[in-house]
Amino acid sequence: MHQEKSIEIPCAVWGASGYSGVELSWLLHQHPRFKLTHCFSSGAREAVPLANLYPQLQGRCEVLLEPWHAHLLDDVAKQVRVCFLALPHEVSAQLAPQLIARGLVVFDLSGAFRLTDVAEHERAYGFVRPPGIGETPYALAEYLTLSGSESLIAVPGCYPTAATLAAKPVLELKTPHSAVMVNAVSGTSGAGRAASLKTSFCEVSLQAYGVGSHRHQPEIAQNLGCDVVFVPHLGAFKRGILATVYVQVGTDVTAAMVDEAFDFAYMDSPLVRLCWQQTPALQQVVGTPYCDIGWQLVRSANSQTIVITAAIDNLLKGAASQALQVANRYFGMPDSTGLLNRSAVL
Ligand SMILES: NC(=O)C1=CN([C@@H]2O[C@H](COP(=O)(O)OP(=O)(O)OC[C@H]3O[C@@H](n4cnc5c(N)ncnc54)[C@H](OP(=O)(O)O)[C@@H]3O)[C@@H](O)[C@H]2O)C=CC1
Ligand SMILES: CC(=O)N[C@@H](CCC(=O)OP(=O)(O)O)C(=O)O
Repeated sequence: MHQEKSIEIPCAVWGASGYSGVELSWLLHQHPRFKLTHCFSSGAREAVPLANLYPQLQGRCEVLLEPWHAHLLDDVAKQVRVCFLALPHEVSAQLAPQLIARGLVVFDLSGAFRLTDVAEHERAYGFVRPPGIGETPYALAEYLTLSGSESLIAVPGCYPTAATLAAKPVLELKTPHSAVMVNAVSGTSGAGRAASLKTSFCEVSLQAYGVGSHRHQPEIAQNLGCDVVFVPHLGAFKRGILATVYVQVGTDVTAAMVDEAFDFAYMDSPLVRLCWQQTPALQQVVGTPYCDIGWQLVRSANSQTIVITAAIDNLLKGAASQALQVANRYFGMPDSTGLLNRSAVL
């Protein structure tokens, strides 16, 4: 683990004009150790202050948004140590190897490197990853061990973060269980900033989508190591994900065993808050780096179902703050460094 206590760590964000990229840029701008030296948009834009796109940052963040062009690579590589990629999956897949080849550390917020099975990745994302990258650590912070020598780290998807944090403690009971059922509702920022009819305000209601085909199903199944049924929903609100997870277990499982499993799983996790038998609401996590989790053991005639609800901010714990939480740990800082008492952009 890196222990350079007081030295600034120069870093850059690609995709900084997008929703997760701007949240990350704002967090890094205020961070005590990371120094944000570059923020990139696509090459299709002119250079402008980031606050031109997000006036909320006016007078608070004087960072310049620069159009990204491949010819900048060698220059930027000399100026930064850490790269955060908040880019479309395929763009990340192309750029990450070039940054690694120049000795930089890359935290990738896209899905380009999350799935270990190559065929599964191609099925889910529809493109072939560049060769030679090897296995990439999957940075669900609460279940991650880092050596500090990694050069590429895959930050989990937003739905998989909520679903996995909710389900994993139950599976640790090591008791026979059903497939894990996940229903999750996301706000529209989950779909990114680009205009699209399906996320336009008057079009969005509350609707399931991607049933049986969403790319986060194999990611959740990879994390849990069991059968998973995943049904995402799009809701008419800006940000947040509420995941409800159902796991059927035998009648021998007691409420105390379930309580203990959650307590044990997260007692040393500062950014997971246990709500016990309360159900968390989105408003308690939106704008924060927390995952809040509540659960109930629901009895029926011949079986029991553990029903868990987990709430996160999709742009923070589901993307930007999780990336920074892991980067903090990579450089030997406490997980929550620069993450608490910060306002969100959107
Ligand atoms: N939104 C969310 O809740 C979450 C998103 N993610 C992942 O993070 C990544 C970014 O998502 P999100 O913030 O929603 O996306 P947005 O659509 O809001 O932003 C995309 C960003 O990528 C830039 N970009 C697009 N194409 C290129 C290119 N060819 N070269 C350089 N830059 C490019 C865009 O620049 P420009 O503005 O100039 O077009 C923009 O800054 C995605 O991989 C997404 O899957 C992960 C977890 C949650
Ligand atoms: C509401 C909405 O459209 N959500 C996106 C998922 C969010 C996201 O960006 O996906 P990653 O976490 O894999 O990066 C979707 O369903 O495709």
